[in-house]
Amino acid sequence: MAPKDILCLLSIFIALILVITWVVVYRLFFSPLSKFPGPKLAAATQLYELYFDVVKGGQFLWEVERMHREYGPVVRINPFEVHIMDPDYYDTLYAGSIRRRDKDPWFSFIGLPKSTFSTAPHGLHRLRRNALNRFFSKQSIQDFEPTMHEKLELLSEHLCRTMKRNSVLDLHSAYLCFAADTVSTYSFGPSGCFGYLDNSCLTDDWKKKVNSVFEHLILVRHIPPLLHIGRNFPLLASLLVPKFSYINAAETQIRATVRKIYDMSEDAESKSAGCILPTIAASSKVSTEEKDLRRMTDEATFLMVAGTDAPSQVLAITMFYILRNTEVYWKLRNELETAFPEPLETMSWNKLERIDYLSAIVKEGLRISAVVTTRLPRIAPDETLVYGKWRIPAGTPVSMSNHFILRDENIFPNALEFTPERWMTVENRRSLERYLVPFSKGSQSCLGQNMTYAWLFLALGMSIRRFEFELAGTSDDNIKIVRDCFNGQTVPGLNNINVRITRKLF
Ligand code: HEM
Repeated sequence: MAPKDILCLLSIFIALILVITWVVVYRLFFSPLSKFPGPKLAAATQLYELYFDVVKGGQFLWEVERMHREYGPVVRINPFEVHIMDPDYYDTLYAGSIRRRDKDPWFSFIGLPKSTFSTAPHGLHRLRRNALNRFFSKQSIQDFEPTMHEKLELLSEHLCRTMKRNSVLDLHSAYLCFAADTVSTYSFGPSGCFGYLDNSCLTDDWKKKVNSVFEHLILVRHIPPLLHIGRNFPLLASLLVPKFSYINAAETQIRATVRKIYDMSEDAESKSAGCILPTIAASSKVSTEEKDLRRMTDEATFLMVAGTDAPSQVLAITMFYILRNTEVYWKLRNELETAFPEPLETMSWNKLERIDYLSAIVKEGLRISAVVTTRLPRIAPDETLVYGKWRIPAGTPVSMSNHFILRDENIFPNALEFTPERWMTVENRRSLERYLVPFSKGSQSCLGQNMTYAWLFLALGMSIRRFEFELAGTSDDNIKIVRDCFNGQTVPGLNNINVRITRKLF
């Protein structure tokens, strides 16, 4: 190498060092967040977070918890973001539509930039959310209830067959088959149903696909080009990261289904009335830009992945606690038998909701499972957020974590114990419900709340009223969340809630 070239390289190197030094000095001493408490290394570089998430595998959430123990309720967790650990601040941060809140574009990156979830600017987010809103009202979900009953009947037949074979069943996979068929039918219309329940056996195909998406989400958030490489060179990506083949298969499956909707015949279109994508695609109120195939594919992918994994996990985890706790089990079973003397009768959501003990179990299941572990940063673009003596400058990403609120010992004593009784009195419910935040709150909270509640009532009701189960080699380790991959994950390989079906009650 010529001396001129060496000199040139050296100058670039020195310039780089100077820039990095300046950035670090700025972040530590001159940034508007420089006075906030927290580890200096975390304030200086995002590599701190990357280390805990990527190298140590989804551990940053617990590092944030440790920081709060050391520094108090307000912590600067990275160069740009402040995290607050105080359940009473939740309603201020996750405020309704009057107080403007934007999402943090970096954090909302999940490789689906045009989905409502990933849309950062408040106005565009509102436009996209409005297009989806009507499909998720309680009335719309009730109108869709007959389809959910059809899917549950198919699931019930599978449970019968599993019992006859005396084989072990993973409840998470089973409920995921139900969820995937239900959301795909609601999103794409009957012809777009994924048909997992129509197969002769329940499989873990959808579970492998959604789990792979979540397992790699954190990696993709920190190193976005990986996703582009994976999408453009799927074979290579699958060779390097075998689980990428599942992600690729899921995306291909969804993309092909969305494409079919855009080529739908009029006959198929009329059979899909009321279903999300066909209705939006045919609507004159939605602009051509918003109906764009790419955008709708992102939207559908988010619905199919986020809308199936979390509720199935909650269902399976709640079943685990019911089966492990004889008192809870028999109390629920007696109440169901009283309300529905005939096991095969259709159990309506409306009637199930009126069983107080089941309602308490549903709430406790949502609370204790706390499956969405990701923090959810919000930006108040034109408001200085005030917390105690701290004034957080407008435009700063500020986050809280539902996972910690749902398991806060001061609010829910013995938080890691499954105690439906805590929801049984009106006074308790009144004081606790504001902290039941699995879906987050405010103008960007989960759209699928009614759908989730319907599933929890219907699927738990059907399972317990019609079958007897016993846990098969399933322990606390199979439900213990030890990794934050947006949704919480167990130790790799332990994500099974295995049961045997010992008897049917009809
Ligand atoms: C146990 C079940 C579920 C849990 C715990 C859950 C939780 C969440 C959370 C925490 C968010 C982020 C909210 C925020 O940023 O403030 C979210 C967003 C979302 N969820 Fe769910 N979810 C569940 C089920 C579903 C279902 C069944 C669907 C639909 C089929 C769904 C659709 C959505 C959508 C569309 C968003 C984006 C909302 C927006 O950005 O405006 N979710 N969910």
